[in-house]
Amino acid sequence: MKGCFVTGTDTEIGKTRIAAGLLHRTAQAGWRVAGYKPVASGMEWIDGQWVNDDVQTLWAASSATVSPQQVGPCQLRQACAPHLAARAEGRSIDRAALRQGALDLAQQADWIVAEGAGGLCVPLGEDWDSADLMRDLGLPMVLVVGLRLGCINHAILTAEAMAARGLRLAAWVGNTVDPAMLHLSDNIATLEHEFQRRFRVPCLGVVPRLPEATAQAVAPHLDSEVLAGLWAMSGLSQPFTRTVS
Ligand SMILES: Nc1ncnc2c1ncn2[C@@H]1O[C@H](COP(=O)(O)OP(=O)(O)OP(=O)(O)O)[C@@H](O)[C@H]1O
Ligand SMILES: C[C@H](N)[C@H](N)CCCCCC(=O)O
Ligand SMILES: [Mg+2]
Repeated sequence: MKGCFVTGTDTEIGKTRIAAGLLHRTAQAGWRVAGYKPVASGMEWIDGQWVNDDVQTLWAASSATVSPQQVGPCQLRQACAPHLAARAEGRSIDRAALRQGALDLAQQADWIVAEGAGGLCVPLGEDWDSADLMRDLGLPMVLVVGLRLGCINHAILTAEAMAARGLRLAAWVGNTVDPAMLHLSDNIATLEHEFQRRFRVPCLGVVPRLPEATAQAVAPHLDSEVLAGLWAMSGLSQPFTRTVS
């Protein structure tokens, strides 16, 4: 299985937007890509069906021929911690099925971008959590840091927990959650310094607050060299020269 797994310093900090940007850039390079949201909580009734926004966004940014159900095999109604959303429906989350879902998707795509629910240690069952799922998939990790006060500590704690859980952190991305954050650029410089000093991990980009955070708008903010390193680390060789619009 080739791809990466996107996690974040918290929920609602831009993981889906960054994952979609990554899919878009990789599809532009000519690869067949697919998003994967193994566990999604929070659905809305739109045009006669229940949908999850993350699954729809990742599916729309996929260039491989895959279905929304393949992108989101476990979609839960309530917008809350996934194990509680599952409990509310009298279900449990099937760990083996999530791994199999990724393997099946990887048969149809050159590269997959998986996205967790919330942050690194969100429980998915009585005795396992999101970090276990990330281990099951074995993909290099991308950490999205939601740029707002408190994020330096959250970022370092998450990266330390990844190392403790045997996860390989490949890159981090700063996403501007609070554009009015005091000393925004100094905070970014501090994150760059700390990720380099403590973990030797590069910055894959800093995304500003955008009028519309579409995959197309996010994609140019990703650093080409670091992205090429991520592709190489995850098993993709040279990108195709053929471009897909
Ligand atoms: N750079 C940005 N500029 C403008 N809006 C953004 C940006 N990044 C994220 N947003 C908006 O912030 C909200 C949360 O982003 P997103 O859904 O990607 O978060 P998430 O981390 O994936 O959340 P979840 O934990 O629910 O999966 C969305 O409405 C999204 O459009
Ligand atoms: C509903 C929300 N947007 C996410 N899909 C799930 C976030 C779970 C967070 C759980 C927690 O850390 O307390
Ligand atoms: Mg999301």
